[in-house]
Amino acid sequence: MIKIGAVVAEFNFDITSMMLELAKQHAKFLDAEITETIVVPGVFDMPIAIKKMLDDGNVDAVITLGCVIEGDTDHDQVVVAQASRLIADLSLQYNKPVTLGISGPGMTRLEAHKRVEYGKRAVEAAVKLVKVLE
Ligand SMILES: Nc1c(NC[C@H](O)[C@H](O)[C@H](O)CO)[nH]c(=O)[nH]c1=O
Ligand SMILES: CC(=O)[C@@H](O)COP(=O)(O)O
Repeated sequence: MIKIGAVVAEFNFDITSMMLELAKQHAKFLDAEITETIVVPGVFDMPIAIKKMLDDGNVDAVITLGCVIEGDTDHDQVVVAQASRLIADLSLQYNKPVTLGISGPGMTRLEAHKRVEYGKRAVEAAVKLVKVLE
């Protein structure tokens, strides 16, 4: 069974908790399991939690689940750009899939609700990558 770790943003938890539930259901459908979950304050705070999961070495892949909703400035762009860059870097550094289940930036709350399926997409990619990289 493929073991997946989930790093979930607490920010907008009404949405990210739904993303996590969809991810859990989809993992089960794919004969995988989310065996570890770390909840972090927000998307920007994910890299250090991802690194801990990868250092611990108990999962075959990590998924990131979050949603970044626009405010009055371009801060949402900074959050997503920096986090996604480091997420990709950690995947390469540890040679393990770390997939992107983070919606936004430039997104309203309604648009975020319409994209809770990003949780499924992250699991799908993680399982496919584990298999193709075996
Ligand atoms: N506006 C959103 C944030 N911002 C918070 C940052 O991610 C981070 O928690 C803070 O800067 C402290 O380091 N985070 C989200 O996940 N979603 C948002 O819409
Ligand atoms: C993406 C966020 O952190 C968001 O809260 C920023 O809001 P603002 O652009 O109004 O500072």
